[in-house]
Amino acid sequence: MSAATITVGGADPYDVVIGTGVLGALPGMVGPKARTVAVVHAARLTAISGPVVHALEEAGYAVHAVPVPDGEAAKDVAVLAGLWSRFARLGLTRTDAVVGVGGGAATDLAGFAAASYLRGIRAVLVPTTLLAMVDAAVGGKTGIDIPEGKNLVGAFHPPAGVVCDLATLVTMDRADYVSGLAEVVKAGFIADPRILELVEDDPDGAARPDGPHTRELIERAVRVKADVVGADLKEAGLREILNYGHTLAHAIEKAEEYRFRHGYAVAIGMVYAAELARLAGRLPQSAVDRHRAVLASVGLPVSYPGGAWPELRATMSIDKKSRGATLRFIVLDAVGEPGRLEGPDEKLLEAAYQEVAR
Ligand SMILES: NC(=O)c1ccc[n+]([C@@H]2O[C@H](COP(=O)([O-])OP(=O)(O)OC[C@H]3O[C@@H](n4cnc5c(N)ncnc54)[C@H](O)[C@@H]3O)[C@@H](O)[C@H]2O)c1
Ligand SMILES: O=C(O)C(=O)C[C@@H](O)[C@H](O)[C@H](O)COP(=O)(O)O
Ligand SMILES: [Zn+2]
Repeated sequence: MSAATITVGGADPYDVVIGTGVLGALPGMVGPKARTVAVVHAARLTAISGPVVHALEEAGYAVHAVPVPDGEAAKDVAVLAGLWSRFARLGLTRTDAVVGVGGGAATDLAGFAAASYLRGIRAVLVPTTLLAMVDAAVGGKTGIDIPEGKNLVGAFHPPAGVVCDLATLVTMDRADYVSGLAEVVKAGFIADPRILELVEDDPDGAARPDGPHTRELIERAVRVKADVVGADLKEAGLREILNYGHTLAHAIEKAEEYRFRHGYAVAIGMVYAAELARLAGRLPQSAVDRHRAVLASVGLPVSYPGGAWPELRATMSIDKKSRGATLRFIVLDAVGEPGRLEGPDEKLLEAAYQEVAR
């Protein structure tokens, strides 16, 4: 099947290329001015980063593989500082490029290293997980975690291009793949209900990279993200809808010291947001039930320990959507109709949590 190209609009449009055997798109994205390329990749993914390095060397660049720790451990200030020093020693200049290869953690880190080094050099991303293809690598949010909270330090730095080689997905652990489905389902709830139907029709197929609708699910989710970030890169308004479920999710990730899969936390967070909307009189019970059913059908969690509430509530205060003391949530008024819930009563917040507590 031929590759699909989805263009992300905005001040500096770029392409997301989706297909198999699509690494040939990389040199065009790195561009003719670059001489040296740093390929920042999750250390365990040499079977994927190797061909990326090779494709760039064949195109005539001086290419350096730069391994970083696996998974969320990469999104750390010490790892970031190591990259800055490495880039300096490699002699990267403003015309050179960083290519980030891996899951969302690796692409968030590589993107932020590119955003901050020399105040910003070109980043090209090669996402290798479902989550990174449909969400993390698209849209220019880059960053790292700090002990006080998830993604609290970062920058908006859109990539010059994104290459999604679907063949890379086959080696993923099932749990990591299912984690990515949470963001796919999120795109369904906020903007494209057809995604929900595809998952509901065949949950087992949706939970496998070789499922019958994998490519359609990925393309639909990327389109949702591309449409939103193309219109609102810096989250002045519309982009906030992509944060559906994330207010509680990021608090859970911090409570778990970043050892809990992001998509798992987002799944619980979306059920919480749906319960909030129901209790606020904005969403019918049937839509809340649909959240639980579709998420659970692919193996995503929909509850979290009840005793965690005080800690989670405290962490939610520094969510990036907060304004002063006012908590702000993305909620749904119907499937495909996201809205805002501002400054909900404390009793409502806790009552909604009781609905997800176990
Ligand atoms: N920037 C954004 O807009 C954005 C959006 C959503 C999520 N994120 C971030 O993305 C991160 C989660 O990303 P993730 O779910 O990809 O997790 P991850 O990056 O931690 O990867 C999960 C695991 O899969 C491994 N892996 C990656 N590709 C593989 C492959 N092809 N085969 C086998 N194993 C592979 C990784 O090495 C890791 O062990 C979180 O930090 C989250 O905050 C960012
Ligand atoms: O792209 C966005 O905007 C999102 O909110 C997508 C989220 O899935 C993603 O997890 C993002 O990193 C969260 O951003 P944050 O600003 O809440 O840290
Ligand atoms: Zn997310």
